[in-house]
Amino acid sequence: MFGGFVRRYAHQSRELGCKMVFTVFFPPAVTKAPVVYYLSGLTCTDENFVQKAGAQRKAAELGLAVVAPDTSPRGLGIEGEDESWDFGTGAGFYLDATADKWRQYRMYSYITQELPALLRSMPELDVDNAGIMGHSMGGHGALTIALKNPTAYKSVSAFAPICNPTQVPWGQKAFAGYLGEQWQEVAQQYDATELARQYSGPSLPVLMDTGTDDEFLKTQLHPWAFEEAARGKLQVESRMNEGYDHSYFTIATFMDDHLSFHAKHILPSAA
Ligand SMILES: N[C@@H](CCC(=O)N[C@@H](CSC=O)C(=O)NCC(=O)O)C(=O)O
Repeated sequence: MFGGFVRRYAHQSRELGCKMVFTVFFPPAVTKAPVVYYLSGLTCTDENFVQKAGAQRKAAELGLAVVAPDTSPRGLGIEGEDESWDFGTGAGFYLDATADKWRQYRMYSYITQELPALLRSMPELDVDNAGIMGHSMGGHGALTIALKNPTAYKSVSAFAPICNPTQVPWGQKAFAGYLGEQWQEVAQQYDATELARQYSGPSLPVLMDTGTDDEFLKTQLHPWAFEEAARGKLQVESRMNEGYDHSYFTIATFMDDHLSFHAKHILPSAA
């Protein structure tokens, strides 16, 4: 696409104990491209982003590689793993589960350790210059992963992120399931608002776009909680976009802005 390549990889994951698929967009004419990770939302595979987000033209122009992993392990044979669209398959929530039944759900370690290690074997990628972005559940993933690893990612952005998951139904269901009965004691480490409240690292740049007509805004997203917690600690630009919803039409609309934002912070010329 646009002179570059969309390549899809499958591998046996050590962290998750199953086959995992991820996609990389390689821009043209760049020998070692900085990497932007894109974490997808509930129900997605690696393919929703590649087919619907419209990122490749701008990524090609800017010389950014974009890596899109899957959202959970698949086919582990755990009882109930395919029963709901917001828990189990397609809903890994970018955490490391501690409940015994779900112990193979280790998307946090997969995204922060196993995947970057694999990407390091690709000489076209500059994994040490990285940004991270995501949508909804993936926006929660991008924010929490960046705040927990502020030296691994130079920039973080999110489309309609779940900002305070311990306080909303999607997050409470996921945390209760994956983290077990005592989840309230440990879930703060996977809550972007709580992490921002406790944050004392470098002042990371953060860009967020959410729509005023997002059907999940009031029930699941709560961007204002994160904005308040991050004030004075992170460089947050959080935009409310009149009339936009939770869909990939919204993501595609603001994707160029997000890629330009990451380019500003991770391209070698930004150093
Ligand atoms: N059950 C519905 C809604 C699922 C949905 O809206 N998924 C979003 C992510 S929501 C938060 O993480 C999504 O990205 N869907 C994929 C897409 O291509 O739009 C349903 O299944 O439609």
